[in-house]
Amino acid sequence: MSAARPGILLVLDGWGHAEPGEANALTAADTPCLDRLLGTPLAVLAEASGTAVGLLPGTVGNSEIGHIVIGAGRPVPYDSVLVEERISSGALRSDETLSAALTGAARTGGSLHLIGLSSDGMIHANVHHLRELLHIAALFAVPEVRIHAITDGRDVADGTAATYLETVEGYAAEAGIGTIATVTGRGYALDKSGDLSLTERAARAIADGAGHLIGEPKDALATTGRGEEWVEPSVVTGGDGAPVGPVRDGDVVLFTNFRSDRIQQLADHLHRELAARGVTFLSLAQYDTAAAIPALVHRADAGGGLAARLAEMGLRSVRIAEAEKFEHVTYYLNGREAAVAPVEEHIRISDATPPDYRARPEMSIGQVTEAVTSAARRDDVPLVVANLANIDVVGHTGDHAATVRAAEHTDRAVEALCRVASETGRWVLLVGDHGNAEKMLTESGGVRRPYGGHTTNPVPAVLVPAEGQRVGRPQGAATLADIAPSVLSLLGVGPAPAMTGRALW
Ligand SMILES: O=C(O)[C@H](O)COP(=O)(O)O
Ligand SMILES: [Mn+2]
Ligand SMILES: [Mn+2]
Repeated sequence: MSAARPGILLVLDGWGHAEPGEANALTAADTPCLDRLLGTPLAVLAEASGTAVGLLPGTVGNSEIGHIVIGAGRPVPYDSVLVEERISSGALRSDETLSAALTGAARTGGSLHLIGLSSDGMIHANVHHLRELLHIAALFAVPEVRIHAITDGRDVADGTAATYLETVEGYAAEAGIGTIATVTGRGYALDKSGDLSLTERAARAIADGAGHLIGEPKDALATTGRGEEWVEPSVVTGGDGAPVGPVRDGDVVLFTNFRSDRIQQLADHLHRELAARGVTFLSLAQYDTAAAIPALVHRADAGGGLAARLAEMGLRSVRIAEAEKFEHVTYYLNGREAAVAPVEEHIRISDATPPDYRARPEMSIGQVTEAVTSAARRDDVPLVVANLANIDVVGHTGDHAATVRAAEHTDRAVEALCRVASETGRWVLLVGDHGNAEKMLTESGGVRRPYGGHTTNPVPAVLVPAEGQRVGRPQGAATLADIAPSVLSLLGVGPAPAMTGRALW
């Protein structure tokens, strides 16, 4: 075990590794500090996608599973995998909660409404899950299935929504049931900034059939001036001009996203309005909604990790992030545990100005740096954990030039924080949670498109030891599961029993 010192864990969100090239915004950026750190023998590449972290093979990493595994010190089967298992084993077909809801709909003549992201980005949803749900609805002889498609353009390349709508229509034709009733961009339906006016527009289209009226689902895509994330809430009408599928009393609503964070605002909104009208609510995976919505697939335990060990040892930690990533350095890093241990302090940096991250790639990194600096100067805080969000959040815009600037702001912040660490006798451990900005272009069918999504690339992990701190060089293959044991070891503490990762330095 290395000589114990206090430290700073910096998660550089979306900091993936790839060779330099036209698509790579990180290697195009002027980042002297990060370049120098990555050139030291204490740098390593860690797996952050696929089975190494608890995802299906070849699946891109994401912020939730990334921070869960960084905290847990072991791969944790992610919700997407658990859903997949329930589908491939056939178990979803005999799920009691689903059976009861669908039997009820068949008896009363109610409709089933499937609401979810229509893409296979594998971060929030997999459109292929709809295929099984439509087959199950057919098995139960549900009279009608109304599909409320949410267009993506963020986890997958912009310009692909038409293909996904066709996929959905293909599944419906195959199952002999299901009609697309509404088409809405994820900017509205999956807002998590708390802007209820966006959620309200999505809810009006889905619940009441009120919105931009269209004859065919694809007509909605004509409203994509700002990209497919922002397709106007659009309502498909039938031959009589009336909406084909508003929610009626006694219907069943099933949310098909497997990830909660972006669908829960809409789920709570619709539940508040419709539950009193006898509408039954279900979600494919477990959500963090205020409303108790029964889930068809439950979560894996992600506890017993870094936070539990710090609490057990009475070691104080301060967690710092901008609003976009606040839950990640708290709730997810703590194994999806909402209760805050007395040895933890949480600092959420928020900014009231409306976010246009292309124009403001620095985001609030100055405030994050100040907060980390103040925490690092305290003698009662052995561990400061912060998320630097810029590379990922700006990377999601798909804007290469802005992402280059985001990386440059991150580099300056890391440089400043390494100085603070050296003044305060701390080590700094930097790690990405998944790739993003190292791949800003994608190609399919011979067409190259800007790409703001995540990747399967490994992420850098590098230790800057405290002055005089003796550490070894990392050996062998590394994954995100090795970060918690490493942090504990650098603090002079052994790993938690549930951890399967190992200390890298
Ligand atoms: O919700 C989002 O912003 C993206 O779909 C995924 O990004 P995240 O996993 O970094 O939150
Ligand atoms: Mn992330
Ligand atoms: Mn992201």
